[in-house]
Amino acid sequence: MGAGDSVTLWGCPHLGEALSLPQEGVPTVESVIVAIDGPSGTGKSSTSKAVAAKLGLSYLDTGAQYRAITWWMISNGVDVTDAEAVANAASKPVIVSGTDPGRPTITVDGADAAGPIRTEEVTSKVSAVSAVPEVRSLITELQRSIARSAEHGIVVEGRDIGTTVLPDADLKIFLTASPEARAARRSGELKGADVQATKEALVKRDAADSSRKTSPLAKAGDAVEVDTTDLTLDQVIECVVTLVDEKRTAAK
Ligand SMILES: Nc1ncnc2c1ncn2[C@@H]1O[C@H](COP(=O)(O)OP(=O)(O)O)[C@@H](O)[C@H]1O
Ligand SMILES: Nc1ccn([C@@H]2O[C@H](COP(=O)(O)OP(=O)(O)O)[C@@H](O)[C@H]2O)c(=O)n1
Repeated sequence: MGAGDSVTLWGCPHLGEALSLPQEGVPTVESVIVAIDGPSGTGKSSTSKAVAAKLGLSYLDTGAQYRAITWWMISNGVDVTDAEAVANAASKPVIVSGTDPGRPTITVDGADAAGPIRTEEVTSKVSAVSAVPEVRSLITELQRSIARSAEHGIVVEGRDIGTTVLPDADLKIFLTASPEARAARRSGELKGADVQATKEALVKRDAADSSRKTSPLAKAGDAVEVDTTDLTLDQVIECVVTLVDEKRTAAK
C-alpha cells in the first residue's frame, strides 16, 4: 500500500494517513496500548483476547469489572435502581482483574466472580450500576492503573476506553455489527435463548449505555470503525493485528 492510501480490504479498513502519527507523550509502540470499544456482541472480548495473545500483550475486560460491582451490589442487598445507595457502596468491593489473555480472571473480595457475573440478573442490572458517576470514576482509575502497569502493553475492551479511560491509546478500534448479527451470536452462546428476546434486551442495554450522562458508549473521533457483521472472527482478529502492525510501522 502506498503512502496516503486509505483503503478497505475485505471489510478491514487500513490506516493510510487516516490516523496521525503518535505525538510526544503518547505511549511508545514498544508497549502498545490498544482500545477496543463497541456495543454488545460485536466481538470485543473474543477479538481482544486473541489479538493480545498473538501480540504478547495483556488483556483487560472492563465490562467484567462493571458486572463484578453489579454482582456485589445484588449480593449485598443494594437496590441498583437507587443511584445514591449504589454510589455510597461503590468503594466497598475489592475487584481484581487477571490480565493474561489465555486465562483472564476476575475476583470480588477474593472470591472468583467469573461465573456469577454472567447471569441474566447481572446482565439486566449492569447498565443501571455502570451509569452511576462514583462507580465510573472508581473503575476508571482501576483500569488506568492496570494499563499503566502492563509491561508489554495491553488490549483494553469496553465502551469508553478510547473516549475516556485511555484517550492517548496508540490505536483505537470501534467494532459495530447489525443488531440481528449480534443477537444471533449472543443467543448462540446462551443455549436455547430466543433470538428476538435477546435482540430486544441487547438493543435496550445499548440505548441505556449510549444515553447515560457520564462517559457513554461512543466512538472516539480518532477510532477506526470495523463493521464485523459479515466478517468471521478470524478476519476481525487479522484486521486488528494488521492495524496494530501498520501503526507500529508508521511510528518507526
Ligand atoms: N465476527 C464474528 N462472527 C461470528 N461470531 C462472532 C464474531 N465475533 C464474535 N463472535 C461470537 O459472538 C459472541 C459474542 O462475542 P464477544 O466477543 O463476547 O462480543 P462482545 O465482547 O462485543 O460482547 C461469541 O460467541 C463470539 O465467539
Ligand atoms: N467500559 C465499559 C465497559 C462496560 N460497561 C458496562 O458494562 C456492561 C457489561 O459490559 P460487557 O462488555 O460485559 O457486555 P457484553 O457486551 O459482553 O454483553 C455494559 O452494558 C455497560 O453498561 C461500561 O459502562 N463501560
